[in-house]
Order: sequence, then C-alpha cells, then structure tokens
Amino acid sequence: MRKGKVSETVIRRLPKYYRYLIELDDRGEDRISSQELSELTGFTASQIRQDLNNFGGFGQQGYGYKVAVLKAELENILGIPTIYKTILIGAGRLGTVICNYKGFLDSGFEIVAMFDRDERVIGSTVGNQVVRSVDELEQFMKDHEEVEVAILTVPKEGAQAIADRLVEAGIRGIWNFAPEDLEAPEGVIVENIRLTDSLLTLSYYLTERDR
Ligand SMILES: NC(=O)c1ccc[n+]([C@@H]2O[C@H](COP(=O)([O-])OP(=O)(O)OC[C@H]3O[C@@H](n4cnc5c(N)ncnc54)[C@H](O)[C@@H]3O)[C@@H](O)[C@H]2O)c1
Repeated sequence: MRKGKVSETVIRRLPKYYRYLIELDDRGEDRISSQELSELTGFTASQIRQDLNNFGGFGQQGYGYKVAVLKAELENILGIPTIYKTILIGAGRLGTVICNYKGFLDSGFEIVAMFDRDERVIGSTVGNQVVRSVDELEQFMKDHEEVEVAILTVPKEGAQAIADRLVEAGIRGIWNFAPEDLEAPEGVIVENIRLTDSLLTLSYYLTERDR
C-alpha cells in the first residue's frame, strides 16, 4: 500500500533493492535484515527502512524482511508482472542491440515492432522483428492499441518530432536514448537515458582521483 507520493530518489533506489533480492532468493535465503541489506546495497539501514515504509513496510522489528515476500512486493511496486507492449524507433546500431537483448523482457518490456525511415533498413530483420517504415507508425498504433511504450533510438535531430507523433498516437511512456530533452505532455512519462552523461561522470571521478 502506497502512502502518498513517493519521491523520485526513493523510486530510483528500488531497482537496486530488487536486484539484490533476486540474488538472495536464488540463493535460497529466507530472510534479511535492513542492516544486511545495507551492507549489500550501500544505503543505510534507516534509509532502507524509510524507503520501504513508503509502501507499507513489509518488515518486522527484530526479524527483518522475508526475502520472497519483499521480492514479490517490489515486483508489484515496480510493475514487473505487467508486460508492456513496446515499439522501437530507430533500428540503427543502438536500436539493434536493444532489440537483441533479451533481458528487457524480464523487466516487463516486450518489443513488438521496430521502425526506421531508411529504405536500406526497412524490411531487414532484427531479432525476431522485420523493420517497418516509420510512415506506418500511426496506423500501427491504431491497429495495436495495446502498445504503451516506445524506445527512441533515433538521432537527436529527429527525436522530438517522433516523440510528438508518438504522443499524438497515444503512447504512455518513452524510453529515450537520443541526447535531447524531449517535451511531452503531463501523463506521458519520459525516461531519458544519457549514456554519455554517465561516462562523463566516470571521467570526472577518474580525473578527481588523479588530481
Ligand atoms: N550507439 C551508441 O552507443 C549510443 C550511445 C549513446 C547514445 N546514443 C544515441 O542513440 C541514438 C542512436 O544512435 P545509433 O548509434 O544507433 O545511430 P544510428 O545512426 O546507427 O541509428 C539511428 C537510426 O535511426 C534512423 N532514423 C533517423 N531518423 C529517423 C526518423 N526520423 N524516424 C525513424 N528512424 C530514423 C536511422 O535511419 C538509423 O537507422 C542517437 O541519438 C545517439 O546519440 C547512441
């Protein structure tokens, strides 16, 4: 049970808890204390308790958390049992890698179609998808109302125009890899993935260490 609006900082910690709980569950661990979770995740025990209290707690004083129960709760909180029908626009280098990576399905995202604008790419096969022309995007969305999410792996220049078309066609979430701050109306969730920003953060810490 969720108590009010949970901050983004807390939400961004949940996948890490979930990852460790999968490992603990796979190892057959029955329960874990917030102190042990703290040692694994690097977050403080009180932060972990506070984070989980946002959703109702699940732990018991002096007992800790039941691994299987907490894992199942986090699965529900993160929406993992839902399979989101997902389309990908931009079947280039990154789009191909993402489509071929099976792990995203475990997180609940199933790529059901890929689109590109390049005649040389349209009609080619990536994974189990035949790349369609981006001209068919609106018709496809009309015919497949179950599609809720789009992955954007087009260059920066075309990203906003594609996002606008997706929004107009009724998309609910965009996983955006283009280095562009996309504008989308409230209600459409945009998750920007900035690989280069992450790399520059690494660069900063490497430089700082050597300074
Ligand atoms: N490749 C990487 O490792 C990487 C890393 C970080 C970010 N990115 C970002 O991801 C995006 C894709 O990078 P990439 O290396 O795969 O590029 P790419 O050139 O290999 O692929 C882009 C694809 O998008 C298609 N495309 C372009 N405009 C389109 C449009 N309007 N509609 C439909 N399709 C369109 C192109 O035909 C091409 O097939 C870029 O924005 C890039 O900055 C890529």
